[in-house]
Amino acid sequence: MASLLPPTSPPLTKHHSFLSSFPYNSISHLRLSTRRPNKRLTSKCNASPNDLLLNALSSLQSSPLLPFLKESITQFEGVASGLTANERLEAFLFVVPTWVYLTARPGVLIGAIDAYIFAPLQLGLDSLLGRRNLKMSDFVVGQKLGEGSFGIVYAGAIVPKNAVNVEQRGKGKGRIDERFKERVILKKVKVGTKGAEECGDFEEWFNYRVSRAAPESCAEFLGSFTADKTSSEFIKGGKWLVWKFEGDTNLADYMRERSFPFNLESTMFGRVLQEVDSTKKSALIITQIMRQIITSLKKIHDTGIVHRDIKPANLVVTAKGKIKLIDFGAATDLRIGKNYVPNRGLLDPDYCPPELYVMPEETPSPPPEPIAAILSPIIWQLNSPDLFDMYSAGIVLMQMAVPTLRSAAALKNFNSELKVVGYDLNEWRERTRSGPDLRILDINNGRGWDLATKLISQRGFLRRGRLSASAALRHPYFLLGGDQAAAVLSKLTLSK
Ligand SMILES: Nc1ncnc2c1ncn2[C@@H]1O[C@H](COP(=O)(O)OP(=O)(O)OP(=O)(O)O)[C@@H](O)[C@H]1O
Repeated sequence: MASLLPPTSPPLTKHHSFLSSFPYNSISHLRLSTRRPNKRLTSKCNASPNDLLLNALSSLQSSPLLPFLKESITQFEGVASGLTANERLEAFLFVVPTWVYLTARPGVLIGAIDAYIFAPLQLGLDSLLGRRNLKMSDFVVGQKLGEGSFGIVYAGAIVPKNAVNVEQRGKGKGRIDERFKERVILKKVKVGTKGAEECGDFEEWFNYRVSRAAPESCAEFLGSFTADKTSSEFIKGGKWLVWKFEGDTNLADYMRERSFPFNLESTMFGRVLQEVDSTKKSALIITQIMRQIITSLKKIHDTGIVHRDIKPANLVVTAKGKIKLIDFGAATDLRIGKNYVPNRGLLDPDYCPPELYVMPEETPSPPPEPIAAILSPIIWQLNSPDLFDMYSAGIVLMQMAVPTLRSAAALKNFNSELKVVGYDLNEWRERTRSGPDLRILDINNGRGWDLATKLISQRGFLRRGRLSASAALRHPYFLLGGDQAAAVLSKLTLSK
């Protein structure tokens, strides 16, 4: 015990019996010691407040707020030393549940810290570095890549500082010439389209928010600018959003090719896998893709964000084989009710779960942000809004694993058949006449199939009944997936 205390820790005294016997450094110690039986944690019969506190702390090991917790404990200890045993117990019974509530998903406390400290800090830092002062003349616009209801997406590039006589429009049918090394993606928010401006503002807000919460899971957001004159694609006063160019191809592009998933093999693993059985090899690649998608979903869900538009076209594959989420225009932040409008379903119907909305239809409009934030853990527990994205992830899994579900028409047919069988995938399997090839899901004792049935389903009791992202990552499909081993092995082979 003594060895766990830092050299400056006070000696244990009777007055310090409640919290001062708590090992100062044991939060990090707990992280290391979860496998070893800890007498304190296992003696349930005579559970003292200390034991209860340690139990609560061990469940909070992964909280990013641990440094604050350490500090709070030290302060609380000082205050508690002047209290009677009963008063200390009462204080404890208030502090621990409050702490658990404030740190429960979607994280009221970290949300407040993010909104009142990190967001202003990000703004200050970005302004200092000139990142919030983007100008139209900083960019050239190239080829059009896509068009949604509220915006048009273009490939583009940053104009180098020393460049002269740069035309705003890239030459040769929108191609960007070799002078421009730093490629970007530009989204023009449509001018004069109802709701487009609001949608653009939400997308910008969400991009800053996810760049703080889960930077590695989404495309790097560079900022926005307003066009100061009308020329080529620019309309004076129109808003543009800018991202770093993450890769030439999204998952939908890869899935359109006949060679999918082998066309992603060397991108994902750095080399061609030495697996002779093509079904096994396909399964490994698809597991790795699903692992990345669900890991990113876990990260955004942990902070209260539901993407609401998960589909292959919104998953960009980088040159290093990382899958990044894009298009947060339909996302909602249920920590504060941002972009949550009751009864507004924005998702692509082909990937949309049967409940259609992220929250029950009778959910009212959110109250002012601070109140919504305080209530958010209850709302989240009651409605599990994250399961909305998990259904979409299940459809993506089915499309990747079953070649005959990849075309738009086949996907529509699959959705109609699912509706008829009440979104019961096992029943669909028995009744469908499409003769799907389910080998990739059936190998390894049907782990892939089992995962798919637990993602594609109706909501059950208490709006649960589907796996959350963290539960999905604990599913045997990922635990015994082999894709991680293949990824590590490929790195070892490359580094030899
Ligand atoms: N950061 C990025 N890096 C590389 N490519 C990107 C990036 N952002 C977007 N793209 C490409 O542009 C396409 C359109 O982007 P996005 O989905 O954001 O636009 P959209 O107008 O909302 O389209 P839709 O509504 O049809 O989904 C994507 O499918 C992707 O191929």
